[in-house]
Amino acid sequence: MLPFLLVGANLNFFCMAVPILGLLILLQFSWISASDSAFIISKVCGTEEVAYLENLDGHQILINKNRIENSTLVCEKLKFYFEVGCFSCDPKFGVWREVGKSYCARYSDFFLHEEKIVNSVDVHAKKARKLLRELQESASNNDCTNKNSDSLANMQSDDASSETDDLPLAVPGFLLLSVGFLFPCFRPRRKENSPPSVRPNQLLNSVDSLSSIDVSSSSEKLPPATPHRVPPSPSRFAMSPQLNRAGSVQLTINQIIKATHNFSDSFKLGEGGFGTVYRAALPDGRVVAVKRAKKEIFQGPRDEFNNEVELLAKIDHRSLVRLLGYIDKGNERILITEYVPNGTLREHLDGQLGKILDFNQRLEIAIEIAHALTYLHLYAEKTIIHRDVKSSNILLTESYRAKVSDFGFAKSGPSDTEKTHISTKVKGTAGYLDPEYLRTYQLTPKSDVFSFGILLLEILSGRRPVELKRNPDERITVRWAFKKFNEGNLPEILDPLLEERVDNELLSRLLNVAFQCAAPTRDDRPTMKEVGEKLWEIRKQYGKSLRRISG
Ligand SMILES: Nc1ncnc2c1ncn2[C@@H]1O[C@H](COP(=O)(O)OP(=O)(O)OP(=O)(O)O)[C@@H](O)[C@H]1O
Repeated sequence: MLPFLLVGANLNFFCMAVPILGLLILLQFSWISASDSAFIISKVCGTEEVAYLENLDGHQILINKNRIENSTLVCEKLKFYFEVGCFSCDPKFGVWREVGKSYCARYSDFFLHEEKIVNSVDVHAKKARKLLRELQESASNNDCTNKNSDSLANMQSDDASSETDDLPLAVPGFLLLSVGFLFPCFRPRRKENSPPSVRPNQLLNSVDSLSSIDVSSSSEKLPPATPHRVPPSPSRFAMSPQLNRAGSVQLTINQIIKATHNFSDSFKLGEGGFGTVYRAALPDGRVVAVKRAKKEIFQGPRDEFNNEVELLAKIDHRSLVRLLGYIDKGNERILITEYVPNGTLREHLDGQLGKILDFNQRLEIAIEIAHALTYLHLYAEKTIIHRDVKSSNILLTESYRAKVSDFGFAKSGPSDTEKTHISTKVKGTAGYLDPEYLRTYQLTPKSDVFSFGILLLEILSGRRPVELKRNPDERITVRWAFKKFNEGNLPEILDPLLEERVDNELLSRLLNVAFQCAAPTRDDRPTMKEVGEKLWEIRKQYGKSLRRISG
């Protein structure tokens, strides 16, 4: 009876017969229905279906068919949906705005001036919306066709100014999730010789290989399952035995200034969400990396800095960038870490640094990352979830060993052994973000597993998680690869820059691992330890095949 039934049992039929229709329903289709007793209006925003229901008993807002008692939460969500443009091309935009105004009196000003506010959301969020529209448009023509073409034009002109697809975004989480749900219909066709890996309806993905994001906004949904850990004070770090470990450095700010020639551009290694990274030569001849927080970070909460210091201080693994010291004084927050001289994995995949990584190197790098993450999940003092596993956070040594860096978003796992997850704000990078975490705010080590799956596909194909300049059906790498996989076109998935031929069975095993990791539900993903073991087995097989060829 209720149109909620639209998204339901018959999804498979949609998948087989009219997939685009399925997409429309999941993404943007909005409907309105009225009966004698009830007025209902509903809209799907990301994975959340928000419905306004008015009947003789009064009115209520339902999210995913559940009545939410907490009106503050409901209103914040509604406001959030507006802010990120979910309703912006809905024919019932005005009705939704009225709902917002009358239901959420405290935000009546917001809904009154919604257009204005939406337009003043920072440029990053605008780009995020455009990205979403672009991707939506690539999947289907929806009720926003005209608007979308405008957006697309804008998007393309934005793109022109930036040759890479790496837009610096602060993207609201549900946008990314929306894209994850662009493709609800993945169903692997069983192939001979390919071990069953992904169950029907399992493979989703999220979007672009963008910069790290912090999706905090008003959408913080659940109270933390564990009490918030108070970031330790810097003085506690200073006493941390780990920071006094072999190789650590104790530098004053003046020494840092001297070593970086007053943070000279010629010593700059790169720039990220946290700040700028410099190369610095110490008086004892050692070269280190100096990560200097930018002003916004410095003036903002100390979380990211404290987080990174606290977690880095605890870890010691050859495939994880080592913290050597830090400064938190006056106007400066600086991390001093091991210097990793050979650029990022993404730069290598792009061929920016000359030599193209061969297959063996890629396999080794994947294994090293898997081991580093296993260490974080299982063997560090406490479970640590990295939350920002991506190719630009993998640094390479001169001998092409991988080192996982950037612990700004890392988080300790649940301290209570009974708990499987922690409930927390969504942070990470679009394209690598675990859709289940985005939906539920529940973070587990399996979120890193998801990101690793996307990264493994990137390593094999050379493609970023999302490549907007490609044809619509190729833009989402995991979707494109999965289709090719099902069609049996495995070699087409492989990076064309790779010169060697790779055995189909080997490639199939690797792709299986990647798809398993990228399963939409965490229970269907292997642990990082299992992933490491599988990759190790594959490497053994690869070694044997090489020996056969050379022998
Ligand atoms: N320890 C290091 N050794 C050598 N180069 C480094 C080191 N750490 C960072 N870099 C360089 O600095 C760049 C910026 O690093 P940073 O970790 O701050 O940001 P990011 O991961 O690229 O972006 P985001 O913070 O948005 O995730 C890296 O891409 C890399 O080129």
